[in-house]
This record gives sequence, C-alpha cells and structure tokens, in this order.
Amino acid sequence: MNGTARPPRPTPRNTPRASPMSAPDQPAPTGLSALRQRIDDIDAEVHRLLIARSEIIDQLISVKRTGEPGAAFRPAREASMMHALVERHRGHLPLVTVEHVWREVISTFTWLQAPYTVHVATGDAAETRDMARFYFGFTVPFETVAEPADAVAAVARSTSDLAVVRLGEADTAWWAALSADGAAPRVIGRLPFIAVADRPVAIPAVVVSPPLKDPVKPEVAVFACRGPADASAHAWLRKRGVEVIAWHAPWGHHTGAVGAELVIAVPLDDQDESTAAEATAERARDAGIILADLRPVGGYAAPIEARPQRP
Ligand SMILES: O=C(O)C(=O)C[C@]1(C(=O)O)C=C[C@@H](O)C=C1
Repeated sequence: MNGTARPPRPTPRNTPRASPMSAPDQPAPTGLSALRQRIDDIDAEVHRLLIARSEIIDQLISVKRTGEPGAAFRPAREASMMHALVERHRGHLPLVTVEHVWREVISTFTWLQAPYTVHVATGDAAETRDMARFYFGFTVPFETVAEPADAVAAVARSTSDLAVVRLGEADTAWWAALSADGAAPRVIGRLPFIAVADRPVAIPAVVVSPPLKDPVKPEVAVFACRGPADASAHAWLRKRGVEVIAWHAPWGHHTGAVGAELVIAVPLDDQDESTAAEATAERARDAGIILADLRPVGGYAAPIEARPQRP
C-alpha cells in the first residue's frame, strides 16, 4: 500500500512563476511558453490516442457480438489492465488519478458498446455514489433508487445494467435475489479495486450485474449464507482469509448463533466454488462457527494492494 503521505512534488528550480493575475495578452516568459507548448503537444497526443482507441469500438462490438442483448463488461480483462497500470505507474502523479482517468475511459467504452445504467441506493451513504462515479464516470447514466434491494431488482429487470452496493452491516439482506446461476444478478466486482491509503473515498462496495458473456473463473468467490453476526467470529474468519463482506442481523448479534444472513468472500486459489464452500464451512465448524446454506452469488478479481509509488 502507499504510505499516507502523497509523493513529494518537485521543488521549482529557478522556474519563473506565472502570476495568476497576469494579463493574458502579456508575453509569457520564454521558459513558461516552452513548457506550455510541451503540455499542448502531449495533450494533442493523448487526445489523438483516445480517438484512435474509440475507433476500435465497432470492431469490439462485432467480435464480442455485443450488439446482442447483454453487457460488454469483461471484469477479468479490466482487472488485468489495472494490474498493468499499477505496474507501469511512476512519478509524482497520484496513482488514484491515473486509475480514475482509466476508469472513465473503460466504463465509457463499455457503455458505447452496450448502453447501461448504474443504480445506486439513496439508503446507502452519499459516498457510495462518489465511489460509483469514480469507477463508472460521468458519461454513463446513473439512477438513484431507495434501497440496495431496489438497485439489485433494477439489474434483474435489465440485460446490461449495474448496481453499486455498499458493503458492511445492512438493514435488509439485499443479496437475497443474487445467484451465480441462471439469469439472476450476481456480484462481478469489488470496490475500491486498487487499495491506496490516501484514496479520497474508499467505501467498500460490490458491483452487481446480470450474467456476462465469456465468464472467467473469479479469484475470489462470493457466497450468501447464514451464520453469526458477532465481530469476534468475523475476525476469526478474516484471519483465515474469509471476509464477511455484508451481514444482516434481524435478531441482534448472538455469538455463535446462525441468526444472521451473511455474504462471505473466499479466495478460490486452485479450488472450484463448491470445494471452497465445503472447505470453508468445515474449517469454521471446527472452530465452533456455523456457516449454513452456502450458495454462490458471484465473485471478483482480487483487489490490488499497490506498492509505494516509484519516483
Ligand atoms: O476488452 C474488451 O473486451 C473491451 O470491450 C474493451 C474494454 C476497454 O475499454 O479497454 C471495455 C470493456 C471491458 O470491460 C474491458 C475492456
């Protein structure tokens, strides 16, 4: 992870400062105009490359047959692109800035292939919407619904929409309609995807979508189940790599009771989903923690722990 401090900025060395009050018709110092020319050249190149990237969209639609109903999202491809981005990144520009630029680009490219709407619940904190905007940008339409379950229901009615739902303790088991089978909505992503200590908004959330074409086995499987709501049981599971990502405890937090509805995230490594589910329930049972009725509701690529930024 990055440290809390932002990377130090370069100290200006005898660089003439432009006064924000200077009149635009005054000739800029030679050094400054040269720097601005360089910025203009770089901007033109970045823009030219973005247009060139967008010219691939029609071919993507025909190769992926995205014209047929269904979304163009390919979460595993996006995850590998983010790994490459983290690997390439260096210098003073915060990683989170670059991530946001690419998120805007990728989610717009996805939308240009197959339009979709992102559903966010007002019952979730306002930061959830910020998180969703960070990841899906401002070109893709957003729709606000009352509750997380409404956002999931909107996805169920669509062929390509998404919901972004905040994780943690929930007032209702909004995941009841999720399933990794059939046409049901499922979890396809985990946010934030790149763990950076100084991220401005870091609300833990999942992305829910209809079933996608060309599914790839996720690195982390997500199961709905019944189990305990108490923090010590969750901490025990966490130490063993099993994360309780959401829970609804209608009857309070009874230690050891199967009184809560849970959503758990289990790294798959080389296992298939059902083996991972059985192994997880068995290990928990040995420690007196009952995880009952595990059913797969999706999965995601493991979020990236970014290393400190290289100069
Ligand atoms: O690689 C694809 O399948 C694409 O559609 C391209 C692209 C992108 O813009 O890079 C867009 C959407 C996918 O989720 C992944 C990547």
